Amino acid sequence: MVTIQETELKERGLLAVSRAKELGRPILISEVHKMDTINPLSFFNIGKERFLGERFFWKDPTDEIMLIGLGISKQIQSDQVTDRFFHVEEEWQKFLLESLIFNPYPENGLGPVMFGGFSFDPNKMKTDLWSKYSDSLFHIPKYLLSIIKGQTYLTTNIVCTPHDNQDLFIKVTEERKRLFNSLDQSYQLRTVNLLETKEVSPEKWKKTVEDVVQDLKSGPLKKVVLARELRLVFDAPFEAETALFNLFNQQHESFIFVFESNGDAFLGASPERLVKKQGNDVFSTCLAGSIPRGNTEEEDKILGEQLLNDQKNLIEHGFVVEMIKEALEETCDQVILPDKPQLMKIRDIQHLYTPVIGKCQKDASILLLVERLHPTPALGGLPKKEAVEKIRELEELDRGFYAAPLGWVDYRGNGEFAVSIRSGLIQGNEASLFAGCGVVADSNSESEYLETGLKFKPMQRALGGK
Ligand SMILES: C=C(O[C@H]1C=CC=C(C(=O)O)[C@@H]1O)C(=O)O
Ligand SMILES: [Mg+2]
Repeated sequence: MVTIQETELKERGLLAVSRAKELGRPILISEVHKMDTINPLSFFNIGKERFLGERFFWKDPTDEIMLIGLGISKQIQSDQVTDRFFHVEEEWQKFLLESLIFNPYPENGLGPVMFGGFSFDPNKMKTDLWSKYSDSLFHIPKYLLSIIKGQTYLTTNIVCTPHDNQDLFIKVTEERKRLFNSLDQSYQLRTVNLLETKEVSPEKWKKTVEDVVQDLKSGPLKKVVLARELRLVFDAPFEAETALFNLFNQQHESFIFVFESNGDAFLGASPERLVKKQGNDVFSTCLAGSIPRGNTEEEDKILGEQLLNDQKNLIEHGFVVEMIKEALEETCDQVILPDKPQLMKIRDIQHLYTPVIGKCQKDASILLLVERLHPTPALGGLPKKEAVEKIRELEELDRGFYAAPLGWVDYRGNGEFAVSIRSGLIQGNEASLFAGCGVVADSNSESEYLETGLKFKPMQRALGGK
């Protein structure tokens, strides 16, 4: 049973309205309640009727934090190219200014939280594929379910204007009641059939890899990550709930995310953290270098050993370590990392993995860290600027939000961003899936092609393919 003291919101609401009147502008009121356990997928699903296209879902690999947002109380969006991270930070701080926050709990991910992300490269010409996503796009939800270390909380965010009165809060409490009443209804996932899987220009893609290898051999470029696309066609609209249910059950050891915008849904299961910030503690991940999983335990171990000792993959990985270490040293007093990579094994693939931790300076916001880090050479290349230019020039794909920072920030400045790989964009009856690989001077186009094939698998499986 879920009980929320409703007179409370009405009383607090009137306080907020009088503050809005005083200031002559809208202000946010946010309140947090502790709840009994709620299934995160059910909460996402009940938003379907009222909040379709305005939902998000986030889960980290360890299940420490799950965030499910319904509705939009405020949107921060822009196609601005210069200072886009700073611009979002500024709007976020402006939105929080003078807000009334009723949150007695110390946990991260409660109260006002913005969720969203950035496109990979705002200088790349946008195609229709990503028309529903601005280059910077964040949502502060109306209702946020936060499951933090197994405890469940609900945040209600309301933006009230000087013209509002008690009616607004009566409406919200009724809407909230209706939402929770529908939680008990069982939810049927719709079955949809995959009609066709189209590979977008695989031969041309391999040729581009070969051309880039030639470039890399003559320098100064050291690494360029090249991505390709699969286009799936279904016999009916593929619902985000079904894809989420599958990802949640099939790829539980990854970050699971869904970010809806205007009817489209960007979602995926990424193994790669870009950055997490908790107070002054900063965590990042170097993930690059790949090999398949074995069919038996023995074969899997042999493949893992092979990866740990493979020169091409160690070089590919080393560039990422070098850059992340440097980027964090600009904002952190201490940066600690092991001197050798270890293995990260996920369902379809194993990677070279180096965790990095640091203590950042007081004034470093998580978005500043994102700016310094994005794109790491696991997604862009090295040197950063030249590699991104190469991708802009040669890649036929509109990456949109693929391979870019996606995550959340709370009002206390804590948050986490993953790199949105192993992902796809669902648009009604169709979906685009994306996968890329680190091309270095030693790369072979056929093996890079096969490696991207492995990286499509989690999304293909979640969407009912192989
Ligand atoms: C760019 C992707 O993966 C990156 C992350 C891990 C391993 C990678 C690799 O070995 O090439 C990639 O750098 C992707 O999955 O689309
Ligand atoms: Mg690779």
